[in-house]
Amino acid sequence: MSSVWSFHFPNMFLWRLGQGMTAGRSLCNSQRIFTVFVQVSVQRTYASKQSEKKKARAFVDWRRVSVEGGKGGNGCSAFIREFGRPFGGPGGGDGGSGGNIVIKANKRVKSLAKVKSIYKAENGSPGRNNSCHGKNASHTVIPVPVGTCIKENGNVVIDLERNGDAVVVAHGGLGGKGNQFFLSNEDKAPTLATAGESGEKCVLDLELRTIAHVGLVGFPNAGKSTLLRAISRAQPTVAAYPFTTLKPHVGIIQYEDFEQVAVADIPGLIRGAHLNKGLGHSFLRHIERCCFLLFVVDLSVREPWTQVDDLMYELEIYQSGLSSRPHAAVANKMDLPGTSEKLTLLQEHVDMPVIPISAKEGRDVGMVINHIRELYDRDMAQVANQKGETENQSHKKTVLLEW
Ligand SMILES: Nc1nc2c(ncn2[C@@H]2O[C@H](COP(=O)(O)OP(=O)(O)OP(=O)(O)O)[C@@H](O)[C@H]2O)c(=O)[nH]1
Repeated sequence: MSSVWSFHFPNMFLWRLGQGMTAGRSLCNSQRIFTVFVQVSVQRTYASKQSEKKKARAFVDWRRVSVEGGKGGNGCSAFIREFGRPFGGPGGGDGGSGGNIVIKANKRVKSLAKVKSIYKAENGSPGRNNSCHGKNASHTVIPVPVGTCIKENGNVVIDLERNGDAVVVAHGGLGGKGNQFFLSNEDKAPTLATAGESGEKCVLDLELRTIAHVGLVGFPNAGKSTLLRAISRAQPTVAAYPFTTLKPHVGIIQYEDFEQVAVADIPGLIRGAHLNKGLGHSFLRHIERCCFLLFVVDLSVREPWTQVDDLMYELEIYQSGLSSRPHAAVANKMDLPGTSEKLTLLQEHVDMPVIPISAKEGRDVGMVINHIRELYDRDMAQVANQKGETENQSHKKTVLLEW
């Protein structure tokens, strides 16, 4: 009911206002123009708020899907009856196979928002007379972001780590046999034809292991969204109240060599997040899925270095080793008075590179972009080394590229 109200309220209100005003014949032209102006501007504000809400809802990093392969087509029971062949024997064709359900990593896909909750592949076509076999159904491909982990009953089935990795999660059923198949010396005119098999069925959890290369981590109001806006074309909402960001926003930095690095603005952390306070575990779950972290520190508070200590503590308690992911601190709000002294103290206190910036004014954000690239290149080199080692150890291929 409330959603109906909220949807109709501006229109109804303005319509009534207009009615009331037009009812009085004394309404002059300028008043009418004013009414129309107010009506249009209120509707625009309302529409933009709705689209912002939609944008905020767009990022999805977990989905439960039910998948079912297509059923095989039934075999056909028929006899060949042609001119000159009045008893041509059995001629019922086999049914076609049902389609498979394939999950494929695609680097253009950034979230699981468009993954539906139920997938059913196409059924195979039934066999026909004159020995015509039914057509095999085409496969259903579900595109997911690179880094999607597929789980069944809590157990990891596979990790789609590279662009183009694909796996068949539900095979389609085989087509039934036509009566032609059962022709033998004992039975010259079989009437038996079998039905197509049902496709495989299962329920899977899709989880994004990596939502971005870099995660912007910080307390509410530290300026994470402002920083993301300054370094990418993402448009997260910026406001002077805590918890403006409730879901991660991912922005892409494109470098001159066309390399793209994804940066996630993660909702603000508060003390006690590991006890599920504030946005708690959902927040920490997102951090877990970033390759490296940038701690955004608000220099306008009294002792900004305590923010870094608290962040590190919360991460380590939630998952040991999380705080030792490659990281750096971004000291934000350098445009405010008295921040230079705090910056010096922060640099003395923390044991990591500190990049002083003003995200609001766009001052020195280039340094952040360069630092992100450094971390990214280092990480890529490490991943390449690890891949080489594991490929030497085993040649087992878990990802099915043919289906
Ligand atoms: N003076 C100054 N203000 C800033 C700067 N960066 C951000 N702000 C302000 O700080 C407030 C909070 O900024 P956000 O970017 O929404 O902060 P956030 O960390 O994303 O906040 P949450 O969404 O609550 O996690 C806004 O009023 C910004 O205008 C800066 O460099 N200088």
